[in-house]
Amino acid sequence: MRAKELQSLTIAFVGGGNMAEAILGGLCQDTRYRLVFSEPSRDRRDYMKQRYPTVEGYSNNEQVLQILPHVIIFAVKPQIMKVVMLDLQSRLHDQQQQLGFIPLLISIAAGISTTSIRHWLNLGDKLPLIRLMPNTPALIGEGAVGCYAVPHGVTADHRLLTEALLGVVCKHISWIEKEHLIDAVTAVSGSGPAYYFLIMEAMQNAGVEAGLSSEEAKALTVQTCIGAAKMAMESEEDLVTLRHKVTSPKGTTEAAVKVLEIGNIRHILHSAISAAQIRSRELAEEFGKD
Ligand SMILES: NC(=O)C1=CN([C@@H]2O[C@H](COP(=O)(O)OP(=O)(O)OC[C@H]3O[C@@H](n4cnc5c(N)ncnc54)[C@H](OP(=O)(O)O)[C@@H]3O)[C@@H](O)[C@H]2O)C=CC1
Ligand SMILES: O=C(O)[C@@H]1CCC=N1
Repeated sequence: MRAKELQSLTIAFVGGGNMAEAILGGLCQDTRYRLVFSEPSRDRRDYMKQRYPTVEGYSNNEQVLQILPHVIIFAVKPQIMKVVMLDLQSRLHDQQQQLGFIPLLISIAAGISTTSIRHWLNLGDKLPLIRLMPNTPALIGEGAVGCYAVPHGVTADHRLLTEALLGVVCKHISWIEKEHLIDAVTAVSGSGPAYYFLIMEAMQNAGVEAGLSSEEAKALTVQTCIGAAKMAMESEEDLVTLRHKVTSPKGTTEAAVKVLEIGNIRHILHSAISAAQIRSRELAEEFGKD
């Protein structure tokens, strides 16, 4: 997609919560886009407008659709996706009839399938619909995202536009060919930042118990996490080799890793990721029904 074509695009967010903020906050570094969002909570709208002054906030979803955005990103909880879709259906239908096009629709709701969304919107077989699973590091341009494009409705230009937008906020973009694998993306990278925050919190606390100040323990923990992640990213060696290079025979790391292995950290992480994947499927069952 050429820079000129991106120049005057309007990107709308339905819902202005945490994940919308992560993407909006990242995207507003790029001045080519007009960014708008709808959000029922006045406090939240005020916060967003104060924090990101170039972004326009509206109190209801209809107002945002009246602007005729080129892209609509649905960033509401899975629990209310159905009601939001049904509310907007007739306006999108009118727009399709009068203007001959539907904006590119992007859902980031965990669990909710494109089949459910297509069913609720009832706008024909060729709906330009993409399902994304991003993560909150998008706010600082360090996101990872999995994408699934509905066959037939999504053109090569839609994909390029999506990549151009995501390229501003994400360092890694995966196109997933089988939609059910978005549940796996959700479990690994969508929820993943929380796992690392938890591990870092525990390491910081352990550092404090070992005698470090809270600030020292946090700084050492976080920089170690960044350093290890960068090595994992940039090194030609695999993760096992990198671990072995820290682990001197009969040394301190060996003692620590032994405790982690006895505590079955691999099994714990496997179970955690399975639980997230199962919950993603349950959300589809609970909130994706007709
Ligand atoms: N947080 C994350 O890390 C990720 C989240 N997601 C997905 O993103 C979506 C949003 O999650 P998240 O940002 O965490 O949730 P939030 O609750 O922070 O954001 C949702 C926002 O939508 C608002 N809202 C409620 N009803 C409506 C409505 N009818 N129209 C428009 N906006 C409405 C909510 O307002 P109020 O609070 O007043 O109800 C809230 O501010 C979810 O579907 C989630 O699965 C995907 C990837 C990662
Ligand atoms: O916890 C959740 O359900 C959302 C989806 C991935 C991250 N947060």
